[in-house]
Amino acid sequence: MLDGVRRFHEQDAEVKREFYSRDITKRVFYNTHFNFHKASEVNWRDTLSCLLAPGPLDPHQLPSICRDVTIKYLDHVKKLALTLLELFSEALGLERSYLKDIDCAKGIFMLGHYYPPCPEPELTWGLSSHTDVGFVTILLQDLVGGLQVFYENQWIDVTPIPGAFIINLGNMMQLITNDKFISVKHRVLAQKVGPRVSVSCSLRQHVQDECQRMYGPIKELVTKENPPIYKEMKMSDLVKLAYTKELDDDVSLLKHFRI
Ligand SMILES: O=C(O)CCC(=O)C(=O)O
Ligand SMILES: [Fe+2]
Repeated sequence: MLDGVRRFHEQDAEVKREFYSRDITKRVFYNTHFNFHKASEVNWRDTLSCLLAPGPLDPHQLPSICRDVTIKYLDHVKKLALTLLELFSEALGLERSYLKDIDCAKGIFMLGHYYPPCPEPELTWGLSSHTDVGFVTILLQDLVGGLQVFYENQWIDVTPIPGAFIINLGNMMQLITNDKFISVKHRVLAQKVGPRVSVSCSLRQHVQDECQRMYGPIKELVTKENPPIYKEMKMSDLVKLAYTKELDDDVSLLKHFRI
């Protein structure tokens, strides 16, 4: 999959042009730094964005150079996603199928990132500090490194391990668990070495009309002592917000949904 993403980005600009767009209602689009016009520093990165689920996904919308591998990869990601949701449901003391049954794996949004070598890495980021929007992100990185997570008040390098996935919890998971699970802040350094390639698959619904389900803190997880701290909302509201705000250190967009 990493090779497929690399092949896409290393094509001539002329070939990639047909996918270039900043229209987030498209299922497949490619651009540089998604919130380019809002950001104070432009991230050193190009990204191919693909809404893979809910379907129907017309494979012909995917770039031909990474079409077959994306379809195969999606199959594996779906299986892993369901296993993870079962484990998280159990960890929360819920029925195994709880998170699947509330459609946490219904949406899969894939980002194929390409971070070229940066001549002046101290001036910007590969990807600014942020928390992910969805429920869970299944992230695959190559062996270059540069990803960091914020843990116990410091930035920690996530050293690449061949064949390993990084699983991040996102804002939606934090919202439905009423802060029992917290979404993790992370970033990618701009570096002189590269290119670096990564593929993140977020379990997240997007802005399409079919994604209108309301989410709030799970009833089984709230009590008198632990009352809901978030309002019911549609995930598309959060996604739209993520595309209009600048990523910054005060990252969680969840503050907009607090009661
Ligand atoms: O490139 C990476 O390792 C991180 C990507 C990421 O954080 C994201 O897609 O949300
Ligand atoms: Fe992320």
